[in-house]
Amino acid sequence: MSADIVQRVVETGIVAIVRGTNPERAIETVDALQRGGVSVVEVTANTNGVLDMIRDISSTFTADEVVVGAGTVLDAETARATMLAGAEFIVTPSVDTETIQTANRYGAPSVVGAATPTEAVDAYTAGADMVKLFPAASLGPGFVSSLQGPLGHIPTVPTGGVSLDNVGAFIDAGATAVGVGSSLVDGEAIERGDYEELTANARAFVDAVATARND
Ligand SMILES: O=C(O)C(=O)C[C@@H](O)[C@H](O)COP(=O)(O)O
Repeated sequence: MSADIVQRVVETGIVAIVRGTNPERAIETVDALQRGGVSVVEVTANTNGVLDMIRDISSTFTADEVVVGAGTVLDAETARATMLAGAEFIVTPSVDTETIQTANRYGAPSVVGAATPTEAVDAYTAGADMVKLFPAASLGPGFVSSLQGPLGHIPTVPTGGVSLDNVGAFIDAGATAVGVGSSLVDGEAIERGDYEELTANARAFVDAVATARND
């Protein structure tokens, strides 16, 4: 159910973004992230073999173990195809009303990309469950905290350039969760087969979010 998935994103506080990973390494990659406490994963639609990867992940892990979604979804067709493959939530880099409506029609929450207050309100008005502030590192934690005044009712997921150095600042600024790609799902570690490093990275992000939330 859509509310359960949103709840899971809120609890986990981190959405791991798998982009460009070799499909043959997808299961080990997701397993390593999950062992480190990051159990919400998005595979971007511009990754080779994305539909098979989403299918594999959703059939390998139970819903309690891993929630899998699709990222970089630009249109309703891609949203539908990824949902049919098993995507339980949809992440976009921009506001496309038809994509949001398609996700809603089939019961998948959407995390919709916005870089201005107007886009954030447009996304939320169109039915987005959360707003992905993108690109987060360019906007900065100050942008996230400025939104809290007028738009504090909109849950935000800053994404793009989030690292161990700034994740705490984004949570402190009021972010509900963060999306993390290259700083967490390290392509070189995956190529080396160093899944221990992925697990350690995931743990470090989980700890950083917990510390910031407890401050
Ligand atoms: O396009 C999407 O749906 C995304 O999640 C964007 C996402 O890939 C983001 O750019 C990741 O950035 P980092 O590698 O974390 O800097």
